[in-house]
Amino acid sequence: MTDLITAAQMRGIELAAITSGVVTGLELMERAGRGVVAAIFEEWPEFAQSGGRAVVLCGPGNNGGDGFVIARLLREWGWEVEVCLWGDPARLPPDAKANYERWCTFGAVHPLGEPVFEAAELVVDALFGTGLTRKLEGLEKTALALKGKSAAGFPKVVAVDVPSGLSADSGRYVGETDVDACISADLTVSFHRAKTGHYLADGPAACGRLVIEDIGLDAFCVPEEAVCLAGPNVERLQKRGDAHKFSHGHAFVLCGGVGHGGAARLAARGALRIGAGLVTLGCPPAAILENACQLNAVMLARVADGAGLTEILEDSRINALCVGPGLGSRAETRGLVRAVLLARRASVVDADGLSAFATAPADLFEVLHEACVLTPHAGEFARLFPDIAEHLSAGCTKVDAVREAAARAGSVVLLKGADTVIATPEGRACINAAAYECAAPWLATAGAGDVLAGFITGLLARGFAPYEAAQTAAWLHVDCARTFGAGLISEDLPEVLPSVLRRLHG
Ligand SMILES: NC(=O)C1=CN([C@@H]2O[C@H](COP(=O)(O)OP(=O)(O)OC[C@H]3O[C@@H](n4cnc5c(N)ncnc54)[C@H](O)[C@@H]3O)[C@@H](O)[C@H]2O)[C@@H](O)CC1
Ligand SMILES: [K+]
Repeated sequence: MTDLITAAQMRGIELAAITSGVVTGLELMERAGRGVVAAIFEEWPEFAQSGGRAVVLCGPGNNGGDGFVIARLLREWGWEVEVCLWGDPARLPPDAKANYERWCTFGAVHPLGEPVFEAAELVVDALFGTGLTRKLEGLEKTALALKGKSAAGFPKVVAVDVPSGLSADSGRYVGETDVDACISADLTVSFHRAKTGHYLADGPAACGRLVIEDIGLDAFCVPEEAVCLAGPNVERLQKRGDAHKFSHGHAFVLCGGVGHGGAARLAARGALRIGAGLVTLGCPPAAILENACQLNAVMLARVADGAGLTEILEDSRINALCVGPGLGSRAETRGLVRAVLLARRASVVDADGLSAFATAPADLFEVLHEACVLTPHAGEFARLFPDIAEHLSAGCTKVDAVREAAARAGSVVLLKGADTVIATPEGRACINAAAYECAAPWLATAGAGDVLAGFITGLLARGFAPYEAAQTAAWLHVDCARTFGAGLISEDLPEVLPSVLRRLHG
């Protein structure tokens, strides 16, 4: 599983390496610069053969130091290189200053903003990296100059560590920096491990492509509280040859009233396809006929109200519940959610099941327990956790926000998005990023969230722990969308799952 770290964790790892005496800061900077040049040539092999003209923009910290190394190495490869510096060379930190002075023996350093090559093939953004702490001002001119690409797509823009202006932690532009004034890269080259900001919020769009270069820090371990990229538990997804339907659990999905059953039917279909042994849809008596007309393998049960549900749940074989998709804002909704949660089974609370508590979130938290998964989208999240949503808008990372929400709820929380974040009350967290080579733009379609809720419920029925179920389901959900591709609608997601599972199981 790929670990992601924060800027502070990266500084800790770097410091541990330097104080151990195995490597100097100067050597790490050299490796970083070398890594960037190698990644550039890997991305555009023609650059290694022909040389060209490059502009390297260096900032006032060690990110700028990497820039001076890159300038020197490109020059060694026969490139004509112009270097610009933002700030006062006398105030550069020691390693950056050493590389600045080394570069000065080869060429000039222009103040940023001075005219440089009109037609460069390559621009290296080494202005700010993990040390950016406040809103960037004055970058506008530089960034705007970079926006004008030729018809052939030049100059290619390479960001060192992170595109300047973007927070390496939150993936958002620091201090409400004007997005249009920031640098968007074609390629971002970072070091040791990807940072959370490369995968959250605006990170993927700003980074272009992301390459992580090894700079020899593997002996200095990743901190325990590192976040990882979500991945499926492939082994647990397999079904044993001697199993029968009851060994894969019984999922129960609650359904809305007449004419509102689509969402719950999608969830039920998802739960069945992902391998729950049995799936039952519980609907109000008036909606039985509608649902009976549309379901075959999914069974049906009448659920008039919370009391009726409690009675059904006396059957202890029902081991996973899904409440919320299409449930509507009926007066009984809260009662149904309470009945589900008081049954103390593994449960997914989604959509209307969450919104029903918008005016009294504490009533929901009171009955939630550790076998639950909440699956809000951003709006539902803000209704349940208004103060945490405010922190999020103020620049807190989505990972920290979801961790805080999970701790408050005492349940796993999955906050949806192209950068879905899943966290446990104890602080484990992962990001399921539909970004870079895993981008899934067709997943933004009505009902996709209902299928996700169903996938999680099905895995809970199969005995997956809540965090593992959420992570595996979120990953499969994106992979189904990518496998289907253009034209995807929600109904396709469960239907494409078998081919995804077959591929996973090789
Ligand atoms: N951590 C590591 O292990 C390594 C770090 N390296 C490089 O070092 C970078 C981090 O270096 P630094 O910590 O010096 O940070 P940066 O180089 O990102 O920037 C820090 C400087 O920018 C100033 N600054 C911050 N926000 C500003 C703003 N809005 N406007 C104007 N000035 C602002 C700070 O006062 C400081 O002078 C990494 O991104 C990476 O490129 C590499 O050399 C290799 C190893
Ligand atoms: K940068």
